[in-house]
Amino acid sequence: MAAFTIAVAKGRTADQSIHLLDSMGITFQQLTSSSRKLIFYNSDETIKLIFVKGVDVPTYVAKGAADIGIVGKDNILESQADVYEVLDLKIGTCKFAVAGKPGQLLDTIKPLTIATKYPTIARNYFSRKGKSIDIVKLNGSVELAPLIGLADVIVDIVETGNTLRENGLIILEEVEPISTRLIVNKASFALKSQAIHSFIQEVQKNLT
Ligand SMILES: Nc1ncnc2c1ncn2[C@@H]1O[C@H](COP(=O)(O)OP(=O)(O)OP(=O)(O)O)[C@@H](O)[C@H]1O
Ligand SMILES: O=P(O)(O)OC[C@H]1O[C@H](OP(=O)(O)OP(=O)(O)O)[C@H](O)[C@@H]1O
Repeated sequence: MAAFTIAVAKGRTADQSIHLLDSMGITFQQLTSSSRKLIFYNSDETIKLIFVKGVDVPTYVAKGAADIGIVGKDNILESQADVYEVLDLKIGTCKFAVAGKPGQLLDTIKPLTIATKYPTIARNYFSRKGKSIDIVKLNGSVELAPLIGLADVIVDIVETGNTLRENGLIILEEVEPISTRLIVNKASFALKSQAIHSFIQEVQKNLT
């Protein structure tokens, strides 16, 4: 039986996550970022890897279906999962921002309508500022919303800034920096302490 299970987010950070494990000498046969297979074992079968959507990684870890997760801070914050966040892997770096049309004022509109894929993060940010908001939950192409009057502003991930630029939008406020993190199930952290701590130490050694 594997000593522990690790859930790795599919999507744009998968290659870098797999590369990090590779650099630690942990390889999984047939695992590539485009794999359709979902469960993998390393060569001595001490580690089981499951390959899941980023948005689901915190759920697998919080519920103990996986002991460790490799996933974006955006998904951790949005899920509000009760897990330990132990390392910043410094990959998938981007940020959350409030964005909108140039000159858009945030303080004059009440309530401010916000389009986002991340309703919890948006709600928490504006509630810390004591601002009343309405959320329009979207699943993609969020930048369209202020352009066609569906929302006043968006709360979304900005990486290169190209999507904002190409749609004539600008950052109005920065919310917080985002990157890929290592998370651990709370019970596993105690019960599988030795295996998990030595894995964390190995990851730490291989961070660039
Ligand atoms: N430009 C970016 N847009 C979105 N996420 C980014 C970006 N740059 C880095 N990231 C990080 O990459 C992670 C995975 O992004 P990706 O878009 O593949 O996942 P996703 O949001 O689950 O995609 P989808 O919902 O389209 O399947 C995000 O959780 C985030 O932490
Ligand atoms: O600053 P940039 O480098 O342009 O990256 C930011 C964009 O990338 C993400 O969208 P994604 O590509 O996941 O597509 P989506 O609209 O389907 O969510 C994010 O939601 C922004 O739209």
